[in-house]
Amino acid sequence: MTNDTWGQARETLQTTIGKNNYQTWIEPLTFVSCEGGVAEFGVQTSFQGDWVSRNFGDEILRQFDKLGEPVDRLKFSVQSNRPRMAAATKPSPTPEKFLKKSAQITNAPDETILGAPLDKRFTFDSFVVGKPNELAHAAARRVAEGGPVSFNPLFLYGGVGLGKTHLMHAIAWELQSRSPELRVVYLSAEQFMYRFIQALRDKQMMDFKSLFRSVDVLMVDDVQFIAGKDSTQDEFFHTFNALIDQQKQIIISADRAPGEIDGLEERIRSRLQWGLVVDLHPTDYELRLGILQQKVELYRSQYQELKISDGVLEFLAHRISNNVRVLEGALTRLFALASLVGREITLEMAQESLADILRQSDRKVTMDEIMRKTCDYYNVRMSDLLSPKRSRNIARPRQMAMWLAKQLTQRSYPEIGKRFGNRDHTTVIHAVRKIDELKAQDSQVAEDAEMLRRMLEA
Ligand SMILES: Nc1ncnc2c1ncn2[C@@H]1O[C@H](COP(=O)(O)OP(=O)(O)OP(=O)(O)O)[C@@H](O)[C@H]1O
Repeated sequence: MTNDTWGQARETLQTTIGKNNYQTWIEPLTFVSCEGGVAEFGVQTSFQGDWVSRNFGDEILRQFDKLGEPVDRLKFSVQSNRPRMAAATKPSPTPEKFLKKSAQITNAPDETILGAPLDKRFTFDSFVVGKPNELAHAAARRVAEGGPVSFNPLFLYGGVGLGKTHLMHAIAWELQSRSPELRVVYLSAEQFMYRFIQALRDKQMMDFKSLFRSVDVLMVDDVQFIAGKDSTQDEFFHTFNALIDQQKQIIISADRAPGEIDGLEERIRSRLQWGLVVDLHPTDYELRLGILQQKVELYRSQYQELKISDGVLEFLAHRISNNVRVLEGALTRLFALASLVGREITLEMAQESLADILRQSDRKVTMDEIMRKTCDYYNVRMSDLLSPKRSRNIARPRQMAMWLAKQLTQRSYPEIGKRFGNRDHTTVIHAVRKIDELKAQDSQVAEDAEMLRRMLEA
C-alpha cells in the first residue's frame, strides 16, 4: 500500500465517519508503512491511537478492503511532534550541505540553518501572564524590544512545562518581526552539541565557529544538558564570550538556576549569572484558569459548537497542578471528546475521560517527606526538629517545615502541631506567618522555600 492508497481511503472516510470525526482523528494520522498485512500510522499520543483503533479501526480496514489492499491489522505508534525534538533527530547534513547551507543563511526564523524551527503558536499574544511568570515575561518582552542590550545573558529557569521555550520562541518571533535583518538563532543545548560534534567530525570547526559567532541573537534552550560534557561546554563558553564581547544578545534557559546545575564548569556558571536570572515559578490556580480559558476561546473560534459546562475549567485548574503541558493535554482530550459526542462537556464526562491524568496529579506530599527533606536541606536531625530546642538553626528549619506542611498538605494547624512534637496550633500559625514575612524580606528564605517546594512536588 502507498501513501496514495491511504489518500483514497481517507477521502471515503470523510463521508463514512463524518467531517468532525475525520478532522479530529483521521487527518492528524501520518501514514508510516504497510508491510505483511500491517498498516502503521504515526500518532501524537497513545490515547489518539487507542481511540482511532477502537472507534474507527474496523471502518479503516473496510476501506482498505474495498480498495483491494490486503491489510488485516492497524498499528499506531507515537511520534513526537515537538519541533525542537524533530530537528534534533534530523539526519545530519553532509559536509557539502553544511557548507552550502551555511553560505545561504536566511533570516526567517523557521528556515534558520543553525537553529531549530520555531513554533508558530508560541507568541507573546498566546502567553498568559500571571504572578508566577510576570517577571520572566517582562524580561522577555524587554529583550524582544531589541535596541541596546541591557541584560546579557537573559537566563530563564523553571520546572518542566512552565513556558520557557514558549517565551524564547516569542522573543524570536517578535525580534524577527521588528527587525527582519537580525539573525536570530534558537536551538536546544542538545542540538548545539550535536552540531558541534558534527563539525568536529567533518573537520569544519572554522565554519562552525564563524557561523555561531556571526549571529545577532543566540538562544540556547535546556542548557543543563551540556553539564558534564566537557568539550561542548568549552566550545559553548567560547561562543558565549565572543558574542557577549560583540554585545550580541544571548538568551539561555534551564530547569534550574545556574548555581544549581551540577557538572557545569565554574567559569560558565558564573558567566551565566552575569546578566539577568529570572525564575518561572510553578503555576498557581489563577494562571492555570487563565491558560485554560484562553485555550477554550481559541478552540471555540474554530469549532463554535464547543460547549463546556460551568465549573469544568475551574475543576481542571484546581486538580491539575503540575505543568502547563499536562493541562493542555487534558484540554485537548476534552475537545476531542466534545467533537466526538457532539454534546456539552460536563463535569462527570471530564472526570471520567481524564481519570488517568487526574490520578497522576493527585500525588500527595506527606508530612513525613516534608520533615525528612527539610532536615536534609538544612542539615539538621529529625530529633532536633521535633525537640523543644529553640536555637535559630533548629527553629528556622522547623518553621519552614511547618510552612511547607500548610502549603502542600490538607492538614489543619492542630494536626501539624501534633506531628511536630505535640506543639500547640498557635505555634504553627506563628511559624507560617513568620516564613511568609521572611520570604518577602529575605531572598535566601524565599529561595529556600521555593527549592524545598519544588523538591517535594517533583
Ligand atoms: N503562561 C502560558 N500561557 C500559555 N501557554 C503556556 C504558558 N506556559 C506554558 N504554556 C504552554 O505549555 C506548554 C509547555 O511549555 P514550554 O514547552 O514552553 O515549557 P518549558 O518550560 O520549555 O518545558 P521543558 O522544561 O519541558 O522544556 C506549551 O504548549 C506552552 O505553550
